[in-house]
Amino acid sequence: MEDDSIPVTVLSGTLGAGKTTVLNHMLSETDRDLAVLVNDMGEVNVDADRVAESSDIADEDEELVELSNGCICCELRGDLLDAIGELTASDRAFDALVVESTGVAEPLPVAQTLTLGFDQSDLDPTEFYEETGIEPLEGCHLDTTVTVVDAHQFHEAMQSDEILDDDGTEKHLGDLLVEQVEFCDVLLLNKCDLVDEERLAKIEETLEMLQPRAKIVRTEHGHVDSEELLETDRFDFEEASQSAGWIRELQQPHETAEEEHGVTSLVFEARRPFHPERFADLLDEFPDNVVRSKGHFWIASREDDVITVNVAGQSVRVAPGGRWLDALPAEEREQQLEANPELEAVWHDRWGDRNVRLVLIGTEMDHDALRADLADCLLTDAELEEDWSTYEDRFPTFERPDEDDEVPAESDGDATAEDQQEEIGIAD
Ligand SMILES: Nc1nc2c(ncn2[C@@H]2O[C@H](COP(=O)(O)OP(=O)(O)OP(=O)(O)O)[C@@H](O)[C@H]2O)c(=O)[nH]1
Repeated sequence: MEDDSIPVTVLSGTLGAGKTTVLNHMLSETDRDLAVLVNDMGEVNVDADRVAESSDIADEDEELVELSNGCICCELRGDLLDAIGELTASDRAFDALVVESTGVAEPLPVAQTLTLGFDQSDLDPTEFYEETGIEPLEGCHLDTTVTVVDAHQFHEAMQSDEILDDDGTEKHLGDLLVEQVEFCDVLLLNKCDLVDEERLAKIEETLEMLQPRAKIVRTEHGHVDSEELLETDRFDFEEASQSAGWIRELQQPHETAEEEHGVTSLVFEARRPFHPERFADLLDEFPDNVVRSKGHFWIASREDDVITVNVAGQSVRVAPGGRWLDALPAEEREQQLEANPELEAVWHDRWGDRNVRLVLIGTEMDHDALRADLADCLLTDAELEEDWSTYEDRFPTFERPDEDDEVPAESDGDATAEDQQEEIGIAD
């Protein structure tokens, strides 16, 4: 990184978590000259006088940039880069930039925009530049992503049915909270004044399990040492994308020891399919103490398809995960096996690579009971010999590539797995 490249800190966090409070505290406390870019759907509460005081920029209108007609994780991605480009292109003297996202913004697309937009990424930028018409910026880099968590509302938010609208995209509050926690470098556990020590320790344990890489800092009224958030050099796109706790648990399956406050994870694996009705029933009634689950599964009614599951709080979503290699034309299967020789070792004589693999993270989970509930959803020995096509399958139907198109569904350009991700209230 060039020495004079300006470090950018992005603040995320659900509505009312305390982002603005943190930002105002930073402005009053830091010796650095900060520029601030606020993406707010409503009124901007950042104290413009404080921005002016903390910055050498003469015109206070210009060091506090507001983007208020949309969200920087969606349609304002280009505006975000334009605004930063204008700030950095001028002679204004500031040595760090703080971007405050809206309470509904997902940090990953914001970080992706900034990383690609700052021309510092190993990611393939072609599609991004074509789609946005954006020229990469020089002179700044994404340095730290921060998620502010409201300790007082944490458990309620995880259990909440509340649906948020982010420019037409609906999201569960718990789902958004998990995304914000799973993608960040620093977690500010704010509003600690409203929560007792026992509860704080439990929330911290949950946050550590969801996001082992982030530094957790407890705060009251946003009082944090700004140096924890500015020019920390903590951000790394690949690391941040791979740092969620569920990824670690799936990669190194192990039963976690009971933590002091009951936060544990378990990995469930099987080499036979779920019965589509029984597994749909279980997802309908998924236990509340499972705060996070990810993985893939095989259902008896769909021989060819991998389906992925994504549970965050009260949100349960399924999406297409491509095809089992065993269901691919022979030539392509051989190519894939050559490229992934480790699959040979787990190849099943009858089922090929078909399998079930789920990670569950939660508080006070009864592992034996959960394993038994999941095992009850698998086909019995007798059912394995039945005609599976007669089973009722309430899972969503996913668009598939043409039969002679040999590309797995998950990499199909017309219907990506993400586009097809469906929230399931299967019983409805
Ligand atoms: N008790 C308590 N209240 C806090 C704390 N931090 C912030 N608040 C209050 O919580 C409310 C929301 O804080 P903001 O800083 O506006 O939260 P925000 O995340 O910027 O909110 P949005 O911009 O609406 O997403 C305000 O009334 C703050 O005064 C804290 O640590 N303890």
